[in-house]
Amino acid sequence: AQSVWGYDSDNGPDHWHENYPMAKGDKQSPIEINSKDVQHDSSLGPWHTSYDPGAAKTILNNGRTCRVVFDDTFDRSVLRGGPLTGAYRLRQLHLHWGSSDDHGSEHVIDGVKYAAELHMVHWNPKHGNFAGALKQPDGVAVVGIFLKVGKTPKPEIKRILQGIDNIKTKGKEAPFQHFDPSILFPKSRDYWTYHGSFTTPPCEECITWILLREPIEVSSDQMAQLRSLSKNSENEPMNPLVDNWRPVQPVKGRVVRSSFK
Ligand SMILES: N/C(=N\S(N)(=O)=O)N1CCCC1
Ligand SMILES: [Zn+2]
Repeated sequence: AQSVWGYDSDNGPDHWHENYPMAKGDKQSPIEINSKDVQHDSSLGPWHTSYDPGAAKTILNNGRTCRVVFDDTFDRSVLRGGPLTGAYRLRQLHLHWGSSDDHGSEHVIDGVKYAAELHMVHWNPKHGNFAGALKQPDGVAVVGIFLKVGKTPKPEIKRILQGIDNIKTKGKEAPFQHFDPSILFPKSRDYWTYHGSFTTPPCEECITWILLREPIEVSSDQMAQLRSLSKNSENEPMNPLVDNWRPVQPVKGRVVRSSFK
């Protein structure tokens, strides 16, 4: 149906507010981060994860991204510390990427767009369930990792790309088990944090963003593999799943804090 949101000219980010009014809110994501406006906050401690590899379940192509889902029925894989109070449960991870290596990330850092951006979505169990957490300003925490095309790709990213081979078309889902996503983290734990929203409709403003300063490296071939996913199902023409990123949104006076100087 045409009304379903997407990233094309007739249903893309400029149209989302027509069906999802929150998309025009004052705390939308992504944003551009300008280092000159960032405030170092010495009270921002380190963030920590404790992920159970056994919580990983499946990898899915939903026609808009590729997503790995985890068992979040109890505190099995959690994120804590940094700007957060309490333990947030890992629910899923997914990516946003471009049609070429020079763009694709959602957040932009001092004018730099990375080839892709990986999001690890966690929710605060004090709000009962994920749906309840979406209605709260402290409901969700997303760790964002930038993917940069380089000559020494991070070997661990291969695991995600192997999974991608089994979900080439929309609606395909495959087992994806025994996976600890913390292997994807860069060396440095430095991060920026600010309050924002989901970058897809309904764009609820329930997210504490934790964006890692150090990108991880991927190869151009690995990016090409990501772009070989199709937006369409297997009995429809191949339509490359690319440019599934939302443009930066107004900062509206929000302050981005950093854990580093
Ligand atoms: N937009 C989203 N995450 S994101 N791109 O804001 O991290 N999600 C929508 C449903 C669950 C995650
Ligand atoms: Zn995302």
